[in-house]
Amino acid sequence: MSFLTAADLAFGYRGAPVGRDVTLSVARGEVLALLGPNGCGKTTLFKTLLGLLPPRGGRLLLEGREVAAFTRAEFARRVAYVPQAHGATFPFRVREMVLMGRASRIDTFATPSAIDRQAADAAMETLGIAHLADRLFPEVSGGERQMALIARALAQEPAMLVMDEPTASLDFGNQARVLERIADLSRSGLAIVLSTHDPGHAFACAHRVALMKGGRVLATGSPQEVVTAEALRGLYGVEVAIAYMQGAGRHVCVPTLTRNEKERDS
Ligand SMILES: Nc1ncnc2c1ncn2[C@@H]1O[C@H](COP(=O)(O)OP(=O)(O)OP(=O)(O)O)[C@@H](O)[C@H]1O
Repeated sequence: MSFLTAADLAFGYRGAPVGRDVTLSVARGEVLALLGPNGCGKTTLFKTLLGLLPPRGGRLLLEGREVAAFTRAEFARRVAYVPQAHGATFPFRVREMVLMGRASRIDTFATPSAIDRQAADAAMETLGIAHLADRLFPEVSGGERQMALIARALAQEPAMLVMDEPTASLDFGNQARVLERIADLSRSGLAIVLSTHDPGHAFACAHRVALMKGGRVLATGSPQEVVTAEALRGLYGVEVAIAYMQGAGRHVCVPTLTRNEKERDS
């Protein structure tokens, strides 16, 4: 049963349409990855899924109800957004940042309760960052910040996460750790929609992939079905090699660089 459904969705900005005819759905326990070149409309689509931009056409349903019919607090108790971790200016402690995820569950003039603090602590524990609680958010590393932003979203106790390039600007180790957490979170029953620029990450954590170009979804299906060399050539204009890697237990995808092709063929 689908948790979020977009049907023939058109989206964009006032006077600047970005995409249309987008039909997508994500169920609880499922990870849907959006793959597409820079500027194809992923972030604009996310803003629309999050109710921050009104749909320009089509339908957008959360638990079978129009997203526009939810109050912001009702929506935030169901769906949490994980932005990219760059740029951190406010000198909050990591614990305070994570506690902000409770905003939709705290009355306007009330202070966080013991339950709110426990939820924030539990979220930091889940993400393995409890030891960072008293550090200043702008002073922890990019990977730690990304984990703190995911913890903030989890403290919200949502049923769904929308994650904008959750592995962008992370080192090799932190990318792997974030991908593992995403897989764990979907196993725990969350619906997850994420965007990524690495097709290999779709094989690593997604159940379904949507290929986007020019504001349209070109194909949707399992990673094995839709992440093909031909499809990636069409999306990005580069040649790639895709192969099952025994030791990793999944497919991997690498661009075949002209220099390597010459060496291979010589
Ligand atoms: N506030 C805005 N007003 C008008 N057009 C915008 C606005 N923000 C983005 N756009 C345009 O919408 C289109 C899609 O941008 P969007 O940021 O959604 O792409 P994206 O797929 O997320 O790109 P990237 O992978 O580079 O993050 C682009 O042509 C962009 O210039």
